Amino acid sequence: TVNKTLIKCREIHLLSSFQITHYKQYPPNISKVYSYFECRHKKGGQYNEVVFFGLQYLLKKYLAGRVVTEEKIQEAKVFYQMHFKQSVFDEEGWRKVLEKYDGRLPIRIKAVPEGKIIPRGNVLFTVENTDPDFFWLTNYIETMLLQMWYPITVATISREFKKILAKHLKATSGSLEGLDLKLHDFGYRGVSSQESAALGGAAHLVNFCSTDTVAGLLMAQRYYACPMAGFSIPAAEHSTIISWGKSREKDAFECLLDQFPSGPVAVVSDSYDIFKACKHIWGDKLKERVMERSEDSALIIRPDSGDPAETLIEVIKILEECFGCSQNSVGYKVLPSYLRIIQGDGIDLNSINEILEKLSDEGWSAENVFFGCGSALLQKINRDTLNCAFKCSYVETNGKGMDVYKQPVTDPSKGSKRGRLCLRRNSDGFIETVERGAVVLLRALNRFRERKRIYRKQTKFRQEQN
Ligand SMILES: O=C1OCCC/C1=C\Nc1ccccc1
Repeated sequence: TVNKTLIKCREIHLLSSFQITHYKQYPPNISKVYSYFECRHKKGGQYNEVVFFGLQYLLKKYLAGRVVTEEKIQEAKVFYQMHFKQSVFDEEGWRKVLEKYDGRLPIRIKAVPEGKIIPRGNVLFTVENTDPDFFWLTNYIETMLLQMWYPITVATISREFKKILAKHLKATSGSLEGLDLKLHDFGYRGVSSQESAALGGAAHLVNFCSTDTVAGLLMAQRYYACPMAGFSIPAAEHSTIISWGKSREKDAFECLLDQFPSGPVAVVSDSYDIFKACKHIWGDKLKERVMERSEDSALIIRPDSGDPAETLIEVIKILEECFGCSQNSVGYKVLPSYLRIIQGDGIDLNSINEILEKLSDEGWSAENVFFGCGSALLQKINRDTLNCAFKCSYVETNGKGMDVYKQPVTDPSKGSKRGRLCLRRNSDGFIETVERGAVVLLRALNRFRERKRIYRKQTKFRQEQN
């Protein structure tokens, strides 16, 4: 089913215009361009580990299969004649892909497994042409492959949230139970496109299984063969509360309880006054209705305005007055199991830590709260957040290999790796990148050692025989 639903892309030229002209700029008799993708290391930067995610989607959607057709070549030829006002488009080059490979791209991409956590500054994938005629193809797909910055960055940010939540949940409850439901993706409406929602939404689901970004679930289903990668619950929005009118907020709340008697239900309660809503509606008029709900059918109250930490503390104190609380095994206070809070406003990596610090300072366990995160998770990021770069590190010209690199005197941190690259775990167990094709030497050395070992064994065996 995965293949049937894979929607092929129409264009072959998903690139920046100048790349069209690059085939004319490489040295004569070049036969291979070998490039790599990394999240460049930044001294004292944040996020010293990245989560690799998204490549399967981009490959299946844009690069796999017969992506070149005569029609697309004709279209591109006309398009670039108009765009450059001269004929620079490599019609012959593309026709050769069509004739020699039936439109499939002669490219080899080696990558780390998706979901893997890699320290910054390591090679994450390499790209090279497998046929000397198509040296220009490697960097032709650079632009599209560099867009890997987005799913990688979302998956990495989402994991940073998970580290913070794990720290506080462990410290204030003694367990990590329920961690993967603690951060809910609220970001669908705040991203720039359906595709970003799909990629970013799926990237969050690498770390959590709590989302409202349906596009991400579909991505996981269609490109990662995951039938249901995340969950949600019935929840109110302001329109379903205020449509009852200001004088009937209690009726609006009661409707949620009536309509969703079993399973958790989340009710945004700040339309007029979150504190009065908690004290006089949830804690008084509807108190019995709330208390009769079971642990797996909790009412989840959602504040949605004000300073997140201050509002949360004041709300949880009101709920303690009305419903009481208990102490957990590590001495932190927990609201009754039928009552929880979700904070979906103003959440980012800084505020979530601040909120959880303040809650634990006041003796409250992180078990009491869930978080929703929107643009800080899916949108408030860019390619520089993790310094994602795609650079050429090795070429073959006149049949000879050469390590290449950039080393700008004006910014050494923009220096690139050189030679063919290999990611490995060193003898101390740390992941590292072996540069300059040294891995080729390592392999030759290991092969030599292996042959020597076998030779010794055979000799010993023959001696024993005689
Ligand atoms: O309150 C909730 O409880 C948990 C389920 C989701 C939920 C709210 N969702 C949402 C989505 C997009 C923007 C804002 C909220």
